[in-house]
Amino acid sequence: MDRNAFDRALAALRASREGPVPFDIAAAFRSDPARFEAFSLRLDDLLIDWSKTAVDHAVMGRLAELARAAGVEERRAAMFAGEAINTTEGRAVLHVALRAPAGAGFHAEGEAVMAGVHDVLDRMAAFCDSVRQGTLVGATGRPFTDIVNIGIGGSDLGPAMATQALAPFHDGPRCHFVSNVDGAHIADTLNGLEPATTLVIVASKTFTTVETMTNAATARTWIERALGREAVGAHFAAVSTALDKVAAFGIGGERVFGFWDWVGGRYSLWSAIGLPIMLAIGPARFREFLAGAHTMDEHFRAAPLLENLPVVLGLIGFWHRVVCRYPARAIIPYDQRLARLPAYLQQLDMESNGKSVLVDGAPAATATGPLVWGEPGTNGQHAFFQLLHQGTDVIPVEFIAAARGHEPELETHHALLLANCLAQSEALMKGRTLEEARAQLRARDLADAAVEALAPHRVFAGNRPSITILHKSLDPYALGRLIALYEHRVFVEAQLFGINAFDQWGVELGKELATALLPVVQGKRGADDKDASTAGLVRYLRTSART
Ligand SMILES: O=P(O)(O)OC[C@H]1O[C@](O)(CO)[C@@H](O)[C@@H]1O
Repeated sequence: MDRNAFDRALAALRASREGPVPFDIAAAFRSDPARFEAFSLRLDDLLIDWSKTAVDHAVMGRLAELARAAGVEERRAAMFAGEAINTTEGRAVLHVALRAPAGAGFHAEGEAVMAGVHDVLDRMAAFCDSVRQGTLVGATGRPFTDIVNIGIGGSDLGPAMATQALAPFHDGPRCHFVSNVDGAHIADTLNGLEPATTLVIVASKTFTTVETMTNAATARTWIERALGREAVGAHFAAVSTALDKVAAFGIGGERVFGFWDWVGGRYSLWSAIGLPIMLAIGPARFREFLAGAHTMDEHFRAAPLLENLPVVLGLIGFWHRVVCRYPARAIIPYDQRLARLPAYLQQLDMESNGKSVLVDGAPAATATGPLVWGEPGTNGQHAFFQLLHQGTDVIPVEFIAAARGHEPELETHHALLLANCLAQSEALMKGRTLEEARAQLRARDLADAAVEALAPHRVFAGNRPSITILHKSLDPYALGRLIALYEHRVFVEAQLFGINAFDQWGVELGKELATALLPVVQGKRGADDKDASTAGLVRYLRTSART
């Protein structure tokens, strides 16, 4: 990081933003007929349009200067070179190797990784083929009809999101996902299933996560009770980096799939953590998913800064968060099958960039990662879009949609979906003035007093930024490419903030306190050493649980 150059570029950006005349996005379109072409990029059928944000050529140029000063290119090279860029954990960050062809020469801290990556992929494929073809069966000889993936965070969100996204490609067993330690989750999931035809995957990078271990033990008891203790081995598989702990749990050999400490949990769906995805769509389609991500990796690695999709997305993210000071961003897929994408991106983005210290431990110099949230459109329109259009905070929106749906017989649905998607970004930008609101009301023959009373409620400030991401169709390749786009965007923003995107110390304190609180909640220990609120809450819970 060249701090002086960075600070100069940031000061220039802030000055341009705080100038006497606020940037008017709609006016920018009127004065520049080529604005869409200038502020959109394509990679094959993937299109990113950020022309409806408050940037011009000068801002983009300064953002590129900022990226250079922050060392984005050097840091990107270091990641691809397998250097230990996750400094607080002393690890390389090499999820890009997981989707690279066997001949790619990736090394993690000098050690060649591709043979291991493809060995696991091949073993996963053989395992999935035998489950899908019914040659690998349960203890009673019946084929598996249902898979229950037990994991949480990165060991759940990615596979759950991708499996749902790729529903039109499912031709394997049904996949279910249990993450929450709340017994309701596993109880409701196992309720509809038959132990004899269920395969349980325990997915945990560390194989110590209390939620996952608790749910795994409950699933084991469920199998044992129905089929006997000796049946357990036939109904479990595991995915982890901690192979010794997997063995201690009692899952062995052919059914254990490893990965490596250079794969972060939230970057792990490309590894064996993707086993449920592969079971659902088959090995060939899973490889298409990897190929889509690899295409984005190659683009990210080579394209110049302002022609580079993840870089541009990261620069606009930084512009919105640090220069415009917007606290959040909304991710709105106009694609019901991407319903879990916002939740997935919450972990990817907020666990990566929700930090307050720089790589060297000094306090963060700027705001860091925004609040990330969202729901599919059009549902969101009938829930929280009110706030996006008329609330007092500006929240940039990222719209995602496919030109084609998977239901050709339901074309009208898809046309309506797309019309709504485009209408929302148009409305956010254009808004409605007081005069326009009055004119609309007058056209309804309302009395002047009523017009004046109602018009202010119908004003939309407009000039609210959005980005639109389009692709041809949501297939495995396109999904892989889309996720990799967001992964690298998070990387770019982290370099601009100056933080380490690959650790997650912020989740530790709560875990430690929960461990200490368990015996208190169970009544095995008193709450005397707790603050009055915690002690009072424990008292209430213990009393109410008994009466
Ligand atoms: O795969 P594991 O080790 O069970 O961890 C699950 C999740 O827990 C976290 O460590 C956060 O608590 C995530 O980073 C991770 O994805």
